[in-house]
Amino acid sequence: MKSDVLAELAATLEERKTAAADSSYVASLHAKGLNKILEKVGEESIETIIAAKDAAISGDKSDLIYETADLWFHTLVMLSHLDIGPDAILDELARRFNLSGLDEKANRSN
Ligand SMILES: N=c1c2ncn([C@@H]3O[C@H](COP(=O)(O)OP(=O)(O)OP(=O)(O)O)[C@@H](O)[C@H]3O)c2ncn1[C@@H]1O[C@H](COP(=O)(O)O)[C@@H](O)[C@H]1O
Repeated sequence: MKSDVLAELAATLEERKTAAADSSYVASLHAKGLNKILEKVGEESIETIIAAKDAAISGDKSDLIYETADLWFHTLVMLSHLDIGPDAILDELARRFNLSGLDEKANRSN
């Protein structure tokens, strides 16, 4: 299941927090600290925006998918650096979805 990828990636990111900085890309980001990780999130955000503009013009979505994966990955590293796992974000999205689901049900019954 695709949600397993997220759980397994999150577990790997946790392991990298205590790994040697020269042994992996993620370990090197943790060693450089939060500012470096935030710099990468910023870079990947801009690259994603440019890719979305290009996709809208060309119709080719492959770069946008690639850049969005880079952005999601670096936000997961950011969260992991601050001891937050992806479940916290999924729980918040579920909470909002359930709230909007209740709104929709209420609208349908009116
Ligand atoms: N999903 C990813 C992933 N996505 C992107 N990247 C890296 O993110 C970087 C983004 O590209 P850039 O060109 O911006 O980066 P760069 O020029 O290498 O980096 P800077 O010098 O600019 O910081 C590249 O080095 C990619 O290899 C990733 N690196 C690792 N993972 C996952 O994280 C796990 C742990 O990785 P390691 O820590 O490398 O073992 C791996 O098993 C993968 O599943």
